[in-house]
Amino acid sequence: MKEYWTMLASLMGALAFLQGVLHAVFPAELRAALARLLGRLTRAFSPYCYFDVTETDGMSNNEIYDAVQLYLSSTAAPASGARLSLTRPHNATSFTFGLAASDRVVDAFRGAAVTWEHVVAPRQSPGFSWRPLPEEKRRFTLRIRRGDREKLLPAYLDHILATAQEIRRRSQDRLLYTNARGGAMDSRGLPWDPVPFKHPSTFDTLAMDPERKASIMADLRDFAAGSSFYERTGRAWKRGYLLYGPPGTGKSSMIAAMANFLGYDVYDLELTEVSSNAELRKLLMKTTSKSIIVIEDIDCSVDLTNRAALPPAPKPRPTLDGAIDQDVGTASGRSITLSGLLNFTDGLWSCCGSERIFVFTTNHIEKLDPALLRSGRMDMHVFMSYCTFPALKILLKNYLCLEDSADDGAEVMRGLEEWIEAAEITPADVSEVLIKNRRNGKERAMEELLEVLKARAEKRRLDGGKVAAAAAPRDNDEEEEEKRALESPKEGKGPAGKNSCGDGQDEETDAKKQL
Ligand SMILES: Nc1ncnc2c1ncn2[C@@H]1O[C@H](COP(=O)(O)OP(=O)(O)OP(=O)(O)O)[C@@H](O)[C@H]1O
Ligand SMILES: [Mg+2]
Repeated sequence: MKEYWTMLASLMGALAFLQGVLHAVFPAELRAALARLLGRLTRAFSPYCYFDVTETDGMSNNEIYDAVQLYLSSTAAPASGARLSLTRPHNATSFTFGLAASDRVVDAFRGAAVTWEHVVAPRQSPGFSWRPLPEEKRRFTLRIRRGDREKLLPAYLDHILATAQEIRRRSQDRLLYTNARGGAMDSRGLPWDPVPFKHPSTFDTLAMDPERKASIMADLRDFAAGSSFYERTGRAWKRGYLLYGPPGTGKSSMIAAMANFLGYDVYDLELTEVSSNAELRKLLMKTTSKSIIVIEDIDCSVDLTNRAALPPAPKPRPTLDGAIDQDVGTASGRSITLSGLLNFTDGLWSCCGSERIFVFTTNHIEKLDPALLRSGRMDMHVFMSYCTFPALKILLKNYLCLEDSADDGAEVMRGLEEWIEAAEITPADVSEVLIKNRRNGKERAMEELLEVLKARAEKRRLDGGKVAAAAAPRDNDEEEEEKRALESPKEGKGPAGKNSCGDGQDEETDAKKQL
């Protein structure tokens, strides 16, 4: 075997020498023809096979060339000394590295090594063309062992195309879509308005217990990588999260962190702008996969109460997909109902498109209809709690750059640990105190925070457990009231479906009665 390789090497050397001699003696055309012939001979004896991916495919750009370029820029290891070209595509948030002319990279797939070479040659006699052609011809040449051919092709190319698509998506700006135009479509027939989504919240900056955070991240990771799982089990590739907890505990921040973590776009569905279940379906059908569909303050968004004012409704009947139709009895069905919403998340309509996450948020889980909470509807219920000590440490790190291991203010730190639970303070309030005091030095800011915690805990103690418990929701209600007044100034806009949070308690009772 060794002799074979030595012979092959000598043959190659001789051929190269012959090529040099020919170069000196023969005209260019003849030389080119001979070079092609020699190339063919060399390849016939080679243990490798070669595949060219040219930059253009006839008149149009070759999609595979672009994909290979993107793929190699991020995954394969350039040979030492390789030159990389640096680009930033339009509307992209990050740079990409490309392989410069004549450089090679090595990659591996299913245990087989492959080599890519970027070949750039001057274009000869361009001839006639309808459009200006680049002065150079570029191509990637893939070299794989003959024996690996079956194993690698076409799976390796599929893998490259999929990876490149994912890289392209991740390097683009995230988009936040809103349906603030009501049901009206834009000139392209889309009901959603996109704006660039640049929310800085990430799972690193999110203050919550590390174990719970890790379990949510693992769940999201499994979901994103679960294509074959969902296919095998016959489930729609979607997941529902219900985030609940007092205002200012990080529900919206968690949604932004999820979007940044997965690289998904966000559809912020304003239910108060949707006038019927049919419109809701249209909106759903116009969402893309790899997205998070958010309904904030769900307890304020779906109005079930109007049914109470209507004549006694017939019994709820199961719909095609098993959801209970609670639409019955609403005024001519021209409104958003719980059943419409459940179909949207859970029923047949939820399967339009794939890889989508639904997130509902509420400050009052107890006000939610049990139909929305039953198992299988929302896969994960996440309680966003008042600030705990582990969460506080994350906030101290974010705002004061205070590392976990630091000795700064060890005494104050112990005090914070002691008082944080008793103070029942939200991460938003802690953040406020830290922002206000961030110029006064770490220790001063922590001392100030400790004072606030003690004062709050003391107030709660004086109010007495019962009064404090009663007061807390009222505070929340007031905050919500304010928020709603700001968000939806169009009061009395319509019957069901329009935001009518004003009297949450009564609505809840009415809704439950009706069910
Ligand atoms: N868990 C948290 N981690 C980090 N920052 C937080 C957290 N909770 C709140 N904050 C800070 O408080 C601000 C308000 O938080 P956020 O809007 O996420 O709360 P929310 O739970 O959605 O409140 P609401 O119920 O009123 O919508 C955020 O901009 C963020 O700076
Ligand atoms: Mg919020």
